[in-house]
Amino acid sequence: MGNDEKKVYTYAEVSTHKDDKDCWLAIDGKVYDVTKFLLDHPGGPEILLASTGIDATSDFEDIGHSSTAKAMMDDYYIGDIDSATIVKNFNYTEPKQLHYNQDKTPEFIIGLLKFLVPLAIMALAVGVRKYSKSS
Ligand code: HEM
Repeated sequence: MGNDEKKVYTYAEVSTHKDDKDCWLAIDGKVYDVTKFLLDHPGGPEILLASTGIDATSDFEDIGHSSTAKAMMDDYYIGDIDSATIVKNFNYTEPKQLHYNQDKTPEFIIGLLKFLVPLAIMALAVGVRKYSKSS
């Protein structure tokens, strides 16, 4: 891609390019079209796809990519992100999924027991008192 084609994209637009036929990454305020690089990526295509739709800066840096890797990025650089629109990946989706799967039943049973156990103990105490008085 020629230098004159560099653009400024909104973060929202970058995050819509997220499949194996159209894959953009947002790293350090820059936009990379890695569609043609997916199968050549030493870390595999899936991990690149998993870093789309979010700000991939920390994903990229956590791996500790070599200077060779960083130099390769120039080949895929297509523009910059409008910095006002960047959303850091604080809303990572994994924890949300845990909530979805959470079964509400144990909580309900514990709540019921908290109410019933003292009642049972009281009933027992009253019963024992009555029994010991009458005997
Ligand atoms: C334009 C962006 C990227 C380029 C050019 C790139 C390039 C490379 C290269 C050349 C390597 C080989 C090791 C090295 O030289 O450091 C590598 C490995 C790897 N990359 Fe990327 N990468 C990019 C983005 C990403 C992203 C966003 C992730 C997300 C986590 C990622 C995850 C990995 C992983 C897991 C490895 C394998 C490390 C290993 O098995 O030793 N890469 N990448």
